[in-house]
Amino acid sequence: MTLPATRPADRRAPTLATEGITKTFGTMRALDDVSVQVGAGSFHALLGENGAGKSTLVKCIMGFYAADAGSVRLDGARLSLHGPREAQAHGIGMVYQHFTLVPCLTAAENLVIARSDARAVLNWRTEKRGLEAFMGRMPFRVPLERPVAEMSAGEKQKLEILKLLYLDQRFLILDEPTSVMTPAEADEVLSLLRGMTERDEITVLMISHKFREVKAFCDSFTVLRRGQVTGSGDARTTPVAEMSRMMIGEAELRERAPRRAQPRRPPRLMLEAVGAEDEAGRRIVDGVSLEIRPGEILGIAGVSGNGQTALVELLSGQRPFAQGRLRIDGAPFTPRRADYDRYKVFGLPEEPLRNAAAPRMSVAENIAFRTFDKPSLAGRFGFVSPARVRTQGEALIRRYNIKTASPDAPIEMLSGGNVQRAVLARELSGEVEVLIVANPCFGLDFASVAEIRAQIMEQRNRGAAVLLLSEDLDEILELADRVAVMSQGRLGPPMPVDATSRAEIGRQMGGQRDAGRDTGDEKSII
Ligand SMILES: Nc1ncnc2c1ncn2[C@@H]1O[C@H](COP(=O)(O)OP(=O)(O)OP(=O)(O)O)[C@@H](O)[C@H]1O
Repeated sequence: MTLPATRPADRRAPTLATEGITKTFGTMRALDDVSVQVGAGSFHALLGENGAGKSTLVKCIMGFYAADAGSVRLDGARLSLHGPREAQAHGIGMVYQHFTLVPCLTAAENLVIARSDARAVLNWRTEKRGLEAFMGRMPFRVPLERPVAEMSAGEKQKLEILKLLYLDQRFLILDEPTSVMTPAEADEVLSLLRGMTERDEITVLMISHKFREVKAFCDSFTVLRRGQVTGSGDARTTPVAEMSRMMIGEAELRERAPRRAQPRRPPRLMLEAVGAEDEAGRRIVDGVSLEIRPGEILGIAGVSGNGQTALVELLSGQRPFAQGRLRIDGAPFTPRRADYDRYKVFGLPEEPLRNAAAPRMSVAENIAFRTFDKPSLAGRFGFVSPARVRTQGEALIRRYNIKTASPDAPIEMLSGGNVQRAVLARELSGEVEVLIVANPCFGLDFASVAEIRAQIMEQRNRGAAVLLLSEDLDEILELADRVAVMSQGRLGPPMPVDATSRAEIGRQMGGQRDAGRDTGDEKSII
């Protein structure tokens, strides 16, 4: 695709450098003398395992945090920013892991209100003309008239990036931008951004855990490990093995757990025509039936926003049933704590900090949630024993390699990947008969991904019935015994993974999508 130049000649891609940045939180040194150089027009990857300090570094650049020492230079000039508004004024913008859009407003309205010069009374016709002209110059589009609430996650993420370009930001920081996109969307957006860097229109600093994307789109990289720079170089010529060594040192990677043959037994978890409705009464889960045997992983593939979240909410008791019922080993199962305990049902929902943790409580307390009233953690007179909670916490923190300053630190202080490990430690530490997991490796570094996938496979090999919902097709193909595709709230027929192919699953995902809301006007402007 040939693109018109999008900027006047005086607005060129800047260089950005951090010099000796140090940042501590209490006793935790999150960044230690970190110097990173991002050249003008470069597409630079910031790599590092969970908790390495990547988010802290970009928050120091954006002015969210004041560094204890060190400085940030933009085109050689020292910056002292006190927050994202000031960063924006210097042309530095960031796309976060969470969305910052207003759901009830359209894409166009979101773009206009993001401008600091947006006035209370807008001439909407003039604004629209301006937006159309802007979109005409943009390499990728979103439907501007559609409310954000009705957009797929991938479209929202595209809109977040467009917002930065609309605000004329020239240094873009992207924090794992593709984690909510389909592989095709990710390639589209990254290659178009890459085109803009090659034309010297923008400079990009991207946090990523995906080597494939780094190798395909980035030209340079820096690796952080435990708050220090352990390497940097040319992303196109440095082998992946060399980058991963910089990330995790000489530590051994967890081997992929083998899939052990299981005797064929009667189904353990059964969903019988279950359904759910959204607040407006629309069917978002529509007659889903499935059976999972002990020692089997059933994968549910699909593009996000097709009812997977609501299905998990049904199974975890967070959403009422509009129809259908659940059974475990033939007996009725109601998703509430007593039945979870009785049938040994455990789960790892999406966004565990929001959905499966008490953010202000300590890591040890969060790990103890499932067992706090059990004899093992009860002290005198049946009260919870803080000492036992702490001891159990410490043991699981070691076993699951959770990086935290202390078992007493609030869990919200942990990096995303470590919150995930803590919740998984809690959910997998008991005897598990049924395991329900949704996007378990979202945002995790490759060492943690290997670890967590191995844990899930081990539970299957021990005889648990596992329901795995994932937007990552590679994950499903690696772990699942059978796979079914969810689209518009309905579930397709489960197929043995060995008897299907990525193309076939993709066809079902895409084919069913064609009938839905994610097509057609995706390229329309207003
Ligand atoms: N506000 C905070 N208070 C205390 N500790 C913090 C805070 N923010 C981060 N940390 C700690 O600093 C370290 C670096 O965290 P950071 O979030 O920068 O890592 P990351 O490389 O972005 O990880 P991930 O890939 O999991 O997002 C972690 O050990 C984390 O627990």
